[in-house]
Amino acid sequence: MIRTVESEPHMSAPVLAAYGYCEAVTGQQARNFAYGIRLLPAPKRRAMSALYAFSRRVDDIGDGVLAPEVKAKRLEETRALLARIRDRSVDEDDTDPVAVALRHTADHFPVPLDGLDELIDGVLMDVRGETYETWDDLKVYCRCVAGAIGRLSLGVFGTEPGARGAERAPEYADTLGLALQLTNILRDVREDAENGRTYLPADDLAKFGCSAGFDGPRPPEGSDFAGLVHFEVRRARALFAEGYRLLPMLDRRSGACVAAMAGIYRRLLDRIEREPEAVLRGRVSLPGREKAYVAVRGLSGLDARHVSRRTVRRRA
Ligand SMILES: CC(C)=CCC/C(C)=C/CC/C(C)=C/COP(=O)(O)OP(=O)(O)O
Repeated sequence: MIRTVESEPHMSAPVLAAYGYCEAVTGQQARNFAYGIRLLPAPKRRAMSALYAFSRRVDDIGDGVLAPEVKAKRLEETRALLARIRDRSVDEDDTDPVAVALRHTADHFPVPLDGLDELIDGVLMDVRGETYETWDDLKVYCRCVAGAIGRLSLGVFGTEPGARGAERAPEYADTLGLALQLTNILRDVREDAENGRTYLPADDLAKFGCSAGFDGPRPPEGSDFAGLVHFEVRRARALFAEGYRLLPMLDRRSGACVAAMAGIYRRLLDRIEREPEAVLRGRVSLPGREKAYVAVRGLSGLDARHVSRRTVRRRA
């Protein structure tokens, strides 16, 4: 069992204000993940928002307009802040609300803060403009920027007492992160190409005649773009199926949070599968009412039951 400490004996005004800031960042910027985070009880919701706000800051440095060497410097400064949070030299009167909230979260939940170092490592790979030859290479990047977030989130959720196979929970949380990240990469093919980035493995691009890249709303001449997308969708689905083994180990509301996050991304994947070329025209997204519907389904346990029945059948 992974233990979490949910009691909050007394939260001081600065800590409450710091969490308030992180929750506002999450509400405004987490277009998809906020639907899941909202389903959590207040202590876990606040902790997830602290993780989100710190991760958002790291991501924004990577995505911003600064020169690569300036981005690298800012990322190392953020790493130094993380070290201060880890060794508790940030106190609650610090002027940085994200640092105050994250310090409180790390004091109350067993979150592996090294995961945020991994996130910084992953964003540095972006800043260096790394490309990936094979899926194994891309997996290293996905583990840093998303698998690590899954493992950190698990520290907030905890696992249920007596949950079978709970020692593998971090592995499943990591795999779910990979599934979300690969979906994200498919969704953002066009936007990334416009920013000079290619994440899909070079050997997959070559196999489907897409090595020329995606510089417009049409696939490269003579390529099998739909074949490429369907290949990656199958890979993402296998990762979702493996990662969903985490769900029966979580309490109801943590399970609902994960089911909402993953459910929204799985629906994105369904859309992408139905119309692969849509990702070359712009960002595929779900309407707000559909995301809310998926979140409510997660809360009623429908998705979790569906998955655990299938998991049982597969094992039988
Ligand atoms: C166990 C568990 C909770 C696993 C999940 C881990 C997790 C939340 C990984 C996030 C990875 C990801 C696709 C980030 C995209 O953020 P973005 O800001 O680009 O997303 P958006 O554009 O869809 O809003």
